[in-house]
Amino acid sequence: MSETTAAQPAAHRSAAYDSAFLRACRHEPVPHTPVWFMRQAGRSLPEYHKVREGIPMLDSCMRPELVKEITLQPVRRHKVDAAIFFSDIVVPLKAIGIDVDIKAGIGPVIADPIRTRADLQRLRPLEPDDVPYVTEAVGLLVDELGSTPLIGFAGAPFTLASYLIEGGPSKNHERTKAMMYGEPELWAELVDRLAVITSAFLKVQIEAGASAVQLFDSWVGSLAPDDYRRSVMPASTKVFESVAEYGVPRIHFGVGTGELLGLMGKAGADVVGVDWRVPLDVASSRVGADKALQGNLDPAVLFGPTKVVETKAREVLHAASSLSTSGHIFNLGHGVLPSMDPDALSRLVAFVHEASAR
Ligand SMILES: Cc1c2[nH]c(c1CCC(=O)O)Cc1[nH]c(c(CCC(=O)O)c1C)Cc1[nH]c(c(CCC(=O)O)c1C)Cc1[nH]c(c(C)c1CCC(=O)O)C2
Repeated sequence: MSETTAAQPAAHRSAAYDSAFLRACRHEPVPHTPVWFMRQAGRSLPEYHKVREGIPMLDSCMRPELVKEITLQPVRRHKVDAAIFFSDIVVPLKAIGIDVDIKAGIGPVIADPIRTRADLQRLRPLEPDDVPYVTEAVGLLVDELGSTPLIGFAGAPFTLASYLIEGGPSKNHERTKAMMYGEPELWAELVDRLAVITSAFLKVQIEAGASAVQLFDSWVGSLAPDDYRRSVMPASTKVFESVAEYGVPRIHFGVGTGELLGLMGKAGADVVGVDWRVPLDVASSRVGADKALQGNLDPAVLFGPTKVVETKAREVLHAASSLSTSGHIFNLGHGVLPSMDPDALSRLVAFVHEASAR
């Protein structure tokens, strides 16, 4: 290893630097496997429903005190090893003037989808001044969290492009693929502009004190590897490179990405998130021993009896323990579902800590 005493980015000196989560991201020994859950903040928690009452989703993301409270709720309740910033992947789009709303039970809906070259003009770069509430909320959180790391995040270019082109959630991403295959130059410019916006959104969070970032490419699993390599990877790589200088761990995740894991790692991730369809030892052989892995219990297992949850969680830990890499962060293979019993999640955290104690 090179010297570690030379000038280091601020994040390296944060109070969370020696947390189990950040140590695992760096492949360093940990006292126990760290655990957090994608979508841990939100609708599975009664205390979330209480504080969100009457406040539209995207409005709630612009209120720093509320964001702080919602982000902290799962940390207090479940004793997870990391907090994830409460926001949404469409927040930076809204901040540059895109008319987007989040409809309950549906997801992001775009009033005027982006489909032509003229539409691209609406995707201007994001400035820190467009999201002062993000800087403020991250600052409040980092003060309050102390040695617990805060994960910042953003949507990756492909997943954002899909919402923008389709106008909302999509099963088959027809219009998205029509542009990708039919108008490759327009597509390339679109995902490049999204890479610029996403990079700026991540930088705002890191500069305000986030000690890791996750790039969600939730729907990129709909692509074959060659199409990913040609049409998506350059934009995602640009995002990862833009934040490399900070030295904070960069996590990359998408659903159904078993065949893309190697490429997603190569795009520039330090940690690759794995859904439940690929065992972690197999995933590791695809991404290589230099990357840490995050995952990957099937979220639906949480609806089963505690004994089964524990057996399945132990299988995840076992697959991870046989890796040539030491870095494992326990998570679900996708987000917490609104109907999940929060007590089952708290029990799972305690179980993972106990079963992995070294
Ligand atoms: C694809 C995606 C979106 N948003 C996000 C992704 C990537 C993660 C993934 O793959 O699940 C990211 C996201 N959205 C939210 C978070 C908060 C932090 C956390 O993980 O706890 C995060 C990390 C809050 C939210 N984002 C949203 C909610 C629910 C809104 C509400 O409470 O009314 C929350 C808590 C809304 C949202 N926003 C989006 C969807 C599909 C939905 C759900 C719509 C629904 O079923 O009602 C887009």
